[in-house]
Amino acid sequence: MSIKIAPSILTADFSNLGALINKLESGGADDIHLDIMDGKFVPNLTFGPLIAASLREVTSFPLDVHLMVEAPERYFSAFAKAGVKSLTIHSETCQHLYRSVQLIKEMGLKAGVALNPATPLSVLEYIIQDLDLVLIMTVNPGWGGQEFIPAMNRKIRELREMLIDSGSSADLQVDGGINSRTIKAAVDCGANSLVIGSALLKEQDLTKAIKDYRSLAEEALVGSWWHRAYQGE
Ligand SMILES: O=C(CO)[C@H](O)[C@H](O)COP(=O)(O)O
Repeated sequence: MSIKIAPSILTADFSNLGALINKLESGGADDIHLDIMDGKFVPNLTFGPLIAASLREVTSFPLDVHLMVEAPERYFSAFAKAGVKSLTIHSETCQHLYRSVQLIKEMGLKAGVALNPATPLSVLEYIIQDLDLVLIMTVNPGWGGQEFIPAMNRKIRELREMLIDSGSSADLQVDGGINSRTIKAAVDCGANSLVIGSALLKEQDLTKAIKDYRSLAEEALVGSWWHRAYQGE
């Protein structure tokens, strides 16, 4: 199981997005995390498939889309056409979560499910083996720059136990408030895919910042309780 650094562009200067993406790519990030918000499921409003398609023109970097929208199925095909790698949907927004996951996979994309802080892990019990990624919201979704909710570390640990027990090598992604104070505990508990927004984008030297975050995370991974379960992969 490898560490993945997925910068979120939520707090970026949108007038200069192409240049930022190129810097993140050459700086060694693994994915770009795109936060799609509809002003309904979450109060904030961001952007849609057209921006993803424009970004696809300037980079071949994997685009990791986090849909914080109601009835997300309406947008699957537009994002697939835009050339994104993965779609992560919120369990709270889907009446038929399993069907939505299958639809994403039928389009040839990786499928992820995100859970708000108060949503129990039990919603994943019967679909966990079908997922490529599970995203634990470690803040209330809507804005960048919030504080990590400490109780989420126990949830991360319990989810990693579920993934190991079900033989899944899905990524366990954490999103919200990840910075140099919180990253080690999150990885130690079970996270391997780290969405980092404001803490990363405020840095002048993105290459160094990505390298430093990766080192912190890899150090925590090697010393973690769960690392051994994936050795030999
Ligand atoms: O999904 C999100 C908010 O809903 C963002 O991806 C998340 O908050 C990342 O930003 P930061 O690292 O600044 O917390």
